[in-house]
Amino acid sequence: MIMASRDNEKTKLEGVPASEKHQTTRNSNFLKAMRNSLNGIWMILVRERNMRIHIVLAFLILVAGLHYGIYRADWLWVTMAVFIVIFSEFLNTIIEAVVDLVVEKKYHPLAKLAKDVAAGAVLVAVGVEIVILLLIFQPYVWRQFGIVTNFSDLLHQFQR
Ligand SMILES: Nc1ncnc2c1ncn2[C@@H]1O[C@H](COP(=O)(O)OP(=O)(O)OP(=O)(O)O)[C@@H](O)[C@H]1O
Repeated sequence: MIMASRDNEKTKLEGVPASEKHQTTRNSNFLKAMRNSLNGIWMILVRERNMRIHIVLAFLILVAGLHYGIYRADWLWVTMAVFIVIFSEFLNTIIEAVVDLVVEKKYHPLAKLAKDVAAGAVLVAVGVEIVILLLIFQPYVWRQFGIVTNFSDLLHQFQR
């Protein structure tokens, strides 16, 4: 029983340096605040497989952007697309942690609501990311095959 609860605690605190486990007071200085913030980023990378997948995808998108030499305005959209997914994954992890803290691993319909809605938010963000990436990259990809397209012109033709 004691072993099980220790295992549980280990899973919850995976990625947290031992020295930081007991601080419950405010950060005494900027450096400490910065270290705890970086620790938050490190923990989400260690604990959340989905976050690691998003980071790998972001790297591939960066490589694709450099390969196609996309314009500066396009980089802004691509950056926002990647950012909303990573940010939603941060929120999802926060909500999961707070819910687990409150319900202590017991089933509760509101815990299910909170976790499912948080996961749904990540899904919506990924959907938006895919739409933005398709809109941004499609002219560059077509151009590689010698086809020059203007997506806006195409849309206007359909509207006429
Ligand atoms: N305490 C709970 N009460 C009710 N349902 C729960 C509870 N904990 C988890 N669930 C259900 O199980 C699902 C998975 O929960 P879990 O905490 O394992 O998320 P996860 O698989 O780690 O999510 P992600 O893949 O986003 O990291 C939730 O979406 C929810 O439907």
